[in-house]
Amino acid sequence: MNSSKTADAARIEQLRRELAHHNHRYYVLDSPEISDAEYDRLIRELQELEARHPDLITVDSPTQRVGGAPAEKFEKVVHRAPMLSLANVFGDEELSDFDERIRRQTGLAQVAYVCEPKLDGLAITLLYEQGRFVRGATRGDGTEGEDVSANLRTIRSLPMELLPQDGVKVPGSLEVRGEVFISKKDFKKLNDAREQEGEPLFANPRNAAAGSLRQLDPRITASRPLSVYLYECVPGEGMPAFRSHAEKLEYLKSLGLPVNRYVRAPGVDGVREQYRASVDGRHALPFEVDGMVVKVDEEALRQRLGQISKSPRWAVAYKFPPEEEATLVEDIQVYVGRTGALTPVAHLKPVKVGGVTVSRATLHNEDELRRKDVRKGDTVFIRRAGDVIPEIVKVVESKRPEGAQPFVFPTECPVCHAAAMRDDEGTIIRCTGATCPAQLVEKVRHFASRTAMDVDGLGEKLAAQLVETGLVKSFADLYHLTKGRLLELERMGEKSADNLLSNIERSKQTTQARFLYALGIRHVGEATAKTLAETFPDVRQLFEASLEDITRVKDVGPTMAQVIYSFFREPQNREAIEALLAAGITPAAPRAVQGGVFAGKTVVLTGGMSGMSRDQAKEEIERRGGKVSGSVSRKTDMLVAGEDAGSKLKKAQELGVRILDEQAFLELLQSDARG
Ligand SMILES: NC(=O)c1ccc[n+]([C@@H]2O[C@H](COP(=O)([O-])OP(=O)(O)OC[C@H]3O[C@@H](n4cnc5c(N)ncnc54)[C@H](O)[C@@H]3O)[C@@H](O)[C@H]2O)c1
Ligand SMILES: [Zn+2]
Repeated sequence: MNSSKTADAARIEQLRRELAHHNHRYYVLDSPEISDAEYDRLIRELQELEARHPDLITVDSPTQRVGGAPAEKFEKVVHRAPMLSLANVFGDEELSDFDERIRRQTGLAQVAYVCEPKLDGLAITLLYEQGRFVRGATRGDGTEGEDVSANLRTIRSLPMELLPQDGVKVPGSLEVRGEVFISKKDFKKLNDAREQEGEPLFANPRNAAAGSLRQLDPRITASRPLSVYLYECVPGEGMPAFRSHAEKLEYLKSLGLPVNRYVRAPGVDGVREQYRASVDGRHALPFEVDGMVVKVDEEALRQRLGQISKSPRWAVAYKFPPEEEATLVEDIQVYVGRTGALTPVAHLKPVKVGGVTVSRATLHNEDELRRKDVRKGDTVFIRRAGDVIPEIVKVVESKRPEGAQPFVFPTECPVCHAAAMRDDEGTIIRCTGATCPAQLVEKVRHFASRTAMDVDGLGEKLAAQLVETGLVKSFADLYHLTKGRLLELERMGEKSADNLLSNIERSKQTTQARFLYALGIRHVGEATAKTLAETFPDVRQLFEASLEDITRVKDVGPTMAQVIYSFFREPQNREAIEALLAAGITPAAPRAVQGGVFAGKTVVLTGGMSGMSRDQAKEEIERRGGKVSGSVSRKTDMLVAGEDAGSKLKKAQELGVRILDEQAFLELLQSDARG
């Protein structure tokens, strides 16, 4: 042997060893370590080497043998006719080669084909005697399979008794072949349940279907929602002779057997068209499809074409672009989102999946991370279906490096180091820092919003500008802005700068409720801020309050109390509050509302007022014991009508409701000055 042949021989040996290992993991254990695409690449490489050195081909090479040996745990079944695999084609050119070879061998100018979805499940064969199901088996090594009759009986869509249409005769003996599979929805359900139970996940629907059917206990199989489609039958007693594959499929249907949708193509061009349509439609199908099977339609042609060691010459599997790959987790990092949610993200060794290179995959939250138990150094299956963001399907545990430790989720924010706390919905962990840079834009926007500090003109865009330019690093920085600095901002004119500064100045006069709400404490909405303000009229009281004190506040549950308590324990939050007070914010404590001028009255506001906003007016009324309602009815006691009042004014006049203009309203407020 020359040296290149020696090298090839060594590589062939190595590939065979590796492929034998992967066949075992896949066919026997239903738990692969590499993706199908990777497996196909290895097989390809071996095929090419063997083509170069035909004398090195052996009968037991993985290129020559079907599947894996039947597992010892099952009874064996010898198939009446061998169950073969399919040769693969990748791409248009290889499809043309396939078609050309057939035309050459048959001398035909055009060959008619049938196209069927290539279901990603496992092949089975079923025997019906006198119309009754008697036995079923897996493909095994193609000659001998595993008897899984008891498990097949649990599949609801599989008839235990053939149900022939009118006029169709039940054959004395029928052996049919098809695919057992699990729908995408059921696969997800099954894996979710396994995740909850801490059981190992299935890498994909094919492994789930195979793992479910190849159970020793049929009760387990019964709990797994398997389905079946049939696509082939073996000649037998009392069976008609078929002229075409399509005719055969129609016959199986007429016996009441489930048959998948198929399409006839008069020539290879039709196959191409159908392939494009199938690729486009694959995500809309309820089951996983990994390609399209192309079969010569005419039975007589099939007989002539025959088979090679492992697959028929009259059919191929035209594979779809793979959507699953295995790769390495190089690192796991935690990112902080705009709302403070801590999200673990796996950094991956870049890998091409579904047409794009993927180098990151989100692990969503701590629970998901823990359930999947992804660790640095792990090999994982990545899936990217269509436009869906890539996801980590499962870890290949057998490839975990020794000593790989479970990821420890941080207890503090990786950006600002404030304590990180679990949300009450239970899955999300958030940073509790009030001025966390990662969340600052959102925090500032909220702080300035109408129902919080009410800084007119400070919306999301400006908040982002202020934070990004470094002008605002904390809430208090807002109160130290100068006109000069503001004018440096893009699109900021004299007039808007003046307005903004005066609006910021005005916001210093606020209420304790608005102030607490503005701090952006998780779960503390306007209503809670109000009740909190009533119990703790001075914000510093909250620094001292115990968890019990806070829990006693009306409508504050234990989880919320915990959030509030931790918020005021966090040093950076106390500092932020002190800085605001030092900047001149004076939150007014709520006063008792008994006996106010609006006590027990329902007031409706309409039209615009020049001296105050609708929210301020509402607050003033409530502070004086009144209730503000949105529409005028017989229950309305007063209508405050500003400029341009419309239909509400008219209705109030009709109903004889007392009407106040802005002047009269302000006088009434002054007669009862409650802060
Ligand atoms: N990841 C791994 O470690 C690993 C290991 C072994 C095999 N594999 C995968 O399995 C493939 C080889 O398996 P295979 O020999 O079963 O071949 P195959 O899955 O590529 O094609 C043959 C099979 O297709 C199925 N099929 C689905 N729909 C069909 C239809 N309408 N008509 C006919 N058959 C249909 C049948 O089960 C048939 O046996 C590899 O290409 C690889 O993708 C992966
Ligand atoms: Zn933070």
